[in-house]
Amino acid sequence: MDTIFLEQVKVQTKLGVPEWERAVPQTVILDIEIGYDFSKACLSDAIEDTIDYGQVVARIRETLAEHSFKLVEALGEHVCQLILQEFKAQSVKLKVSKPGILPGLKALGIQLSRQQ
Ligand SMILES: Nc1nc2c(c(=O)[nH]1)N=C([C@H](O)[C@@H](O)CO)CN2
Repeated sequence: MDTIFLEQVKVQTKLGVPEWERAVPQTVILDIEIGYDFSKACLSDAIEDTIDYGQVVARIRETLAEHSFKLVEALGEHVCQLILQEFKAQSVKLKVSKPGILPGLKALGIQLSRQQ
């Protein structure tokens, strides 16, 4: 399948199990792989025939600024469903990293894989 990749996308959101952690936004990092057949766009050279990756990043930043999540898993599902439903992607692979949470670790997080 054709894919669009977005690496190390920094976003701000309220996230964490304890209430104090959700009091202020923190940075999470997303690595996203979007499955979509862009064979039409390869021939037409038209943005309408593919997924505009700039719009994807803007919508993710917008929705994560508006929402609050306890679990990184729930945040990840929310982002996957947004990409599948709003952008009609065929599939999404998503890695969500929370940097600097535990001592001795660079980052931790989850990976999800979802399809239509
Ligand atoms: N599987 C998970 N475990 C934990 C999460 C999570 O989102 N998924 N979150 C926390 C806390 O928010 C922690 O990161 C900071 O207090 C703990 N475990």
